[in-house]
Amino acid sequence: MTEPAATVTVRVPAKVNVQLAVGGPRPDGFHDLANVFLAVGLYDSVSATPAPAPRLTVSGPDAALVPLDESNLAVRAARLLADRHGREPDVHLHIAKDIPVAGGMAGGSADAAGALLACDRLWGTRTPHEELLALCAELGSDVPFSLTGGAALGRGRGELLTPLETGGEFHWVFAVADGGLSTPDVYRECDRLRQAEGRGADAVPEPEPDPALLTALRAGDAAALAASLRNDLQPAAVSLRPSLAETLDAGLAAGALAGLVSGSGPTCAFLVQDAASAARAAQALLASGTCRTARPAVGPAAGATLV
Ligand SMILES: C[C@](O)(CO)[C@H](O)COP(=O)(O)OP(=O)(O)OC[C@H]1O[C@@H](n2ccc(N)nc2=O)[C@H](O)[C@@H]1O
Ligand SMILES: Nc1ncnc2c1ncn2[C@@H]1O[C@H](COP(=O)(O)OP(=O)(O)OP(=O)(O)O)[C@@H](O)[C@H]1O
Repeated sequence: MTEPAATVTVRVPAKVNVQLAVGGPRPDGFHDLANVFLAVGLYDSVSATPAPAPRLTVSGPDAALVPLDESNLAVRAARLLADRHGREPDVHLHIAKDIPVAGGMAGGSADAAGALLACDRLWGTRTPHEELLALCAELGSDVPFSLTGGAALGRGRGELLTPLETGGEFHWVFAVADGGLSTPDVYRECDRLRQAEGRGADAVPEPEPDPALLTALRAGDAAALAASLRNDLQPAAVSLRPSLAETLDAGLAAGALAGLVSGSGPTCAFLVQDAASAARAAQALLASGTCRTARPAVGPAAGATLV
């Protein structure tokens, strides 16, 4: 097999969960989900260049928050692919980071999907798409969606994807918080709050996708989507970070159709009518002092793409 010597770069989007229905805890520690993912146009880029030994570098305003050791999901992805093909992970990975770190927007998952695709192309290993998806699922529940992008329903722990049709573009503003939230902590807090309300694991219904939400996505109807946005992890994220309630209020006061915590948070996502409303809402959110930055973005966005 011949290997191209040049750098391969892959661009990968962030996600927002327009519906995140969470079941009770499973024996393996995960939760069954009805997880409606929408990829949005905030991107990380992962570049892979041949190197004598594995190496990782990260650039971008929040680069200091990203681990450079073996725990980095992009490094783990390159190792997994190399192992699968019986070769050394002799690659220099560079992540140009623009997705908020530990923000509930699947930034690490994006880097894992990007590293898999970039290394597969660099090494000429030509892994079939289904096998790449299986490797993604080994790396994390959100990683398969980072590869495919668009819009999809995730069942199981979120890794079993069915693509969804969308009838148009949706405009969002993302209010990025100072500091992150740990995903396992947020799931644990969700279980704790449910227990405290007398809703133990047995009383939690099977998570199911909301037909009204799927219809709104298919129609490209922002007002209808706004009416059906739902995140079962939101009370847990707000319990761990009470200031998010103020951010959510500020987004509504800024004219958003609706707002919710993105995934495990702490980023808050606001659905707006159009690009002009997004620009206005972003300015108002920033002026409110309830977030660190406010970023407009459009979804659906393409999944991991060679550039
Ligand atoms: C909150 C979401 O971002 C919504 O898309 C995801 O469910 C989280 O996906 P992720 O970050 O890829 O999570 P993973 O790396 O697979 O799992 C991290 C931890 O989150 C919790 N976890 C994750 C997914 C899931 N369906 N149930 C869980 O309880 C578990 O404690 C797990 O050990
Ligand atoms: N490539 C990476 N980029 C960012 N964080 C990483 C990466 N690899 C590992 N991590 C670790 O993972 C933690 C979660 O980061 P990430 O940005 O993926 O969170 P997230 O967006 O909340 O994830 P999700 O939405 O999938 O639950 C970070 O605190 C960091 O320690």
